[in-house]
Amino acid sequence: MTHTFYKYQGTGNDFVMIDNRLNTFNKQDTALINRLCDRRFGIGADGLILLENHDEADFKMVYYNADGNESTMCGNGGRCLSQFAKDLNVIDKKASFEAIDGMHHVVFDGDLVQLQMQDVPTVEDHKSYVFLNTGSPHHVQFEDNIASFDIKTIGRNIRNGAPYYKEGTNVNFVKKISSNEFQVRTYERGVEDETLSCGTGVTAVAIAMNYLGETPDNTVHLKVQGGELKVSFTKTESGYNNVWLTGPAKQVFKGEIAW
Ligand SMILES: N[C@@H](CCC[C@H](N)C(=O)O)C(=O)O
Repeated sequence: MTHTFYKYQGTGNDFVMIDNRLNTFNKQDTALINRLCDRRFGIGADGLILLENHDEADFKMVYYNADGNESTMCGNGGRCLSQFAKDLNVIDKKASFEAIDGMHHVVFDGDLVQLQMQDVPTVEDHKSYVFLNTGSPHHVQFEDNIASFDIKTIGRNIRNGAPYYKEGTNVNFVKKISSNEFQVRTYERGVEDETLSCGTGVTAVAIAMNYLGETPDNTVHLKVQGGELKVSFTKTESGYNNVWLTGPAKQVFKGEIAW
């Protein structure tokens, strides 16, 4: 049997996209998803995303990490899937979809895809790091030597160590560039390596930097290995609301998978 697949990337965070509106994809086949994401034996991607029908929203997002396991929210994946839905004429200039963390709104602005993220009611300040959940769990800490430190080793140790252990966390390293610009590198659980960008990660960094008083602004610019993203939010007594992640999302190619 063959299946059409598409490849998308958002600031270098890349995904295999499959239109599963006819429910033809075997979601239990973890080994297949892992193989499709493999950069030598498969298509190669940080994750695989299914576009599915939804009773009330425009579509549903089902996200798998490159290890083949379904995981929590992927911000860049949500932006790429929205672009995919637009390219398939499932949606037009704006839409809503359901992901594992709830409903999301998306708005297209030229080449940019703006995705509304979940509200963030709590930010944990552990002094040497900050932990928060932006749809996925994120550890945020400063790293002065951001260009050349060993992110794979240090990120993996934090991801697997206390207090995260088996469930793990994504780990973001941050360097301040100016009062509203930060450089970010992210080690992602489920990929078990650095990715070129992480949408829920930069959202976590933007909110953490505001929470720590590192930026007074409610629009923050994030430089990642694969480009630039923008995060805006409203700070209220109940936390961070009206959180939007903005950046490019592009189709790279289309092909046929034989399985
Ligand atoms: N790349 C993603 C995050 C994907 C989920 C993460 N690997 C996890 O399992 O928590 C993003 O853009 O947010």
